[in-house]
Amino acid sequence: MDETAEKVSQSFMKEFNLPREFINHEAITNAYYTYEKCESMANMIKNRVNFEPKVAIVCGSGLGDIGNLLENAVFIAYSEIPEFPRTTVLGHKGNLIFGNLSGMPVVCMQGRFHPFEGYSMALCTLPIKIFKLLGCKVVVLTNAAGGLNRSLNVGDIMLIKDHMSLPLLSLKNPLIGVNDDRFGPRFVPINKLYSKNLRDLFKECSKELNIPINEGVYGTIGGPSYETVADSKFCLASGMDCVGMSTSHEAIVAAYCGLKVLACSIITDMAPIDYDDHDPDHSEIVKIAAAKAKHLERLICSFLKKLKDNLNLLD
Ligand SMILES: O=P(O)(O)O[C@H]1O[C@H](CO)[C@@H](O)[C@H]1O
Ligand code: HPA
Repeated sequence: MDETAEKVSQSFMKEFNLPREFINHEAITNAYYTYEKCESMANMIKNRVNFEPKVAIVCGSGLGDIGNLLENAVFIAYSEIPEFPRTTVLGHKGNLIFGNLSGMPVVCMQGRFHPFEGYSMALCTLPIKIFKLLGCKVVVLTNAAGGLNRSLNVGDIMLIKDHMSLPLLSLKNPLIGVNDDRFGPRFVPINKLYSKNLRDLFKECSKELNIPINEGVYGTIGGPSYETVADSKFCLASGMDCVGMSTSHEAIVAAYCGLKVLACSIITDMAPIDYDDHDPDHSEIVKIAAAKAKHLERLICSFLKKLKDNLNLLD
């Protein structure tokens, strides 16, 4: 560790009274953003908006227009919330938007945080804890992803039934650190992470609107570099249908906090499985996500309407 990083770590150790061997990016973030600190951030937001959202929607790259659908919208820029991170990626604006969508009180995160931006997983998922404290029961996660499975095409919508996250498998997990039971339990089962009831509801919407969807496994890599051909082949052979750099850790923190999760990818490019394949390009990915977002928006609106009629699914 370089000298400055060592000094910063030492001062954290002192401030939070952590043992010397406790140096871990996730543990330090979790020690800093205590339940009380998160509560005071949530209270500051509540005082501003005077509105209790039941559903939180996280907008992926190029998908921020979902936030513009909310009725009677109140915007809070991330920069107005003390100690909230800032977005740094093209296609992620940086606003919380509160309002009704299909009659459901919603908070929309117009722009997310990714670990490759330099944020710990714990900081990337801080908003999920805040959503819990604001009263949300469900989180809808959206993302732009590269298709691995060649039965997917650019523009397709993939409902996530499971994930495989390479960072999470290798001890990079937002829940690392001293646990506070007020958020959730120490050990979290995630074998039913993507709610079957919510997926069934979403599939009904797809049938009724005649918007076809696929169902599959979302893979998370660390990024910001995309995949090598060998990486893509490995991911595909391991059972991933598409790949991105977000979502899985957010879903885990949501489950930890007792929130139900629905998650969807828009396939914005095909991950390279051959040396002649097209290079992924983020500005193209953002453009394609935005251009294809209309179907996803219609599905989400219809899903929220159904959810409103099936509030028992929120228990
Ligand atoms: O997952 P979202 O935020 O949609 O963004 C995806 O798009 C970026 C790569 O082009 C990565 O950040 C990847 O995770
Ligand atoms: N790979 C990784 N992340 C991505 C991709 C991709 O092809 N497309 C959108 N996000």
